Amino acid sequence: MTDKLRIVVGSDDAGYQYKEALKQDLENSALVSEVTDVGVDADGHTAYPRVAIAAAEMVARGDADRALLVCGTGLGVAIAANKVRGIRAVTAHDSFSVERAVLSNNAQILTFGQRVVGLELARRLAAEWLTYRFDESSASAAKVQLMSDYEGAGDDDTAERAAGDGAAA
Ligand SMILES: O=C(CO)[C@H](O)COP(=O)(O)O
Repeated sequence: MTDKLRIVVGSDDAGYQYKEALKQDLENSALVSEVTDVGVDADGHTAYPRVAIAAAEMVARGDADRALLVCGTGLGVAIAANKVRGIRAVTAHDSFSVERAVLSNNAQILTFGQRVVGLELARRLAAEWLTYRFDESSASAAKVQLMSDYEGAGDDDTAERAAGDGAAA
C-alpha cells in the first residue's frame, strides 16, 4: 500500500473557499495522514507570497510531504513557492498535467486558481494527485536532477561571476 501523505494547505483571500473545501477532502482521504493549514482564515488578508513561502518551507524542511495552494490564478503561489530552495511547484488545472507534475517533474506542490477552475474539477484533480508517487528509478529522475544540480550550484556560480571567472565581455 502507498505511504500516506502529510499535506500542508494554504491560500490567500482569493483562494480561501477552495482551500477550505480541499482541506476537508484531504482530511477525509485514506491517502492522507496529516493536514496542516497555514492560512488564511476566514477574515485573513495575508498576501499570497507569505502563505506560499511558509508552506513551501515546511515541505523543504521535511515537515510535510506536499503542499496544495490556492490563490486567484494559482500562479502567484506557484511563483512564490518556487523561490524556496528544493521546491518544485506547478499550477495544473487538467488531469494529465497533474499526473505529470508528479511523475515527470517530482513537483511537491500543486496550485490551483479559484478564479480559473471549477471547484468540482479542482476537488477531482486533488484526489487524483494523491494517488501518484514519483519513481526515482524512472527516466524522469535524471532530468529532475539537472534542475536540482543547477539550483545547488547557484551560490558557486554567483561567487565565480563576482570573482570575474565568467567568460562574458
Ligand atoms: O492570483 C493571485 C496571484 O497570482 C492573487 O490571488 C491575486 O493577486 P492580485 O491580482 O495581485 O491581487
